[in-house]
Amino acid sequence: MTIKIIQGHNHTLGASRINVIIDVIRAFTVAHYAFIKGVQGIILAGTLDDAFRLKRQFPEFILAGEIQGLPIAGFDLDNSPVRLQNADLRGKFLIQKTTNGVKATLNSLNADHIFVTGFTNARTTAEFIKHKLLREDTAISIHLIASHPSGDDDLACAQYISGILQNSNRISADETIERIRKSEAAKKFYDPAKPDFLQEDIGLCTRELSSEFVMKVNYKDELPLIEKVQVQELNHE
Ligand SMILES: O=C(O)[C@H](CS(=O)(=O)O)OP(=O)(O)O
Ligand SMILES: [Mg+2]
Repeated sequence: MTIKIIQGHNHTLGASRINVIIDVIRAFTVAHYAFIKGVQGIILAGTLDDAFRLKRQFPEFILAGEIQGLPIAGFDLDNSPVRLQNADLRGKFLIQKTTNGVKATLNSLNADHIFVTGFTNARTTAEFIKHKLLREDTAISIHLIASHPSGDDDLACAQYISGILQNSNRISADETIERIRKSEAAKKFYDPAKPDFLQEDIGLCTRELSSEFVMKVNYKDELPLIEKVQVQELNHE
């Protein structure tokens, strides 16, 4: 097994068997809570124009995301996992447009298996890869893509996942949480001069949840779509 950690969202990667794109603050934490709240799928939009074009094509889909962390005029949801809790998302599809996580994913589609995760689902995702995919192929290549170009939140989570994959416990969950809280990306959430950023978001981003699914990127009508896949189902792929 070869594990390579890449930081940023503008990369060009060679082919690999597995890509895991990590966005703790906040895109894939939002995605995880959205699936828990009953979302059916999340289509990824690389630009604002793409997002609005998709909305015209699928008017019933929900626009979610941010620019510079802030809500986007004309969008239904921003990028806050706390504010997401008030939305009724059962059976719905989201169109997600964010700065780091979504962009990094759209630049990481050259793999047989593509997963996205925040910290909330990191252990489930890593355990799934270890027990279901590594078992079949020991010479496997894995890219762990920490989507924030410089923040330590996604990098810490990538190292946490890497440790689980290699049974090394290189970094504990508590250390990972500590690094997420102290990361550059988290700073504005603790700044009283920036009330748009809720400190409680970081609370939700640093909670390990025991969900029985991973978030896997597939395609819907040639559009990259994150789907919730029960851990047992992937066993049969
Ligand atoms: O909204 C977020 O948390 C970030 C934007 S920024 O880095 O805080 O400006 O987007 P994401 O794609 O979720 O990292
Ligand atoms: Mg981020």
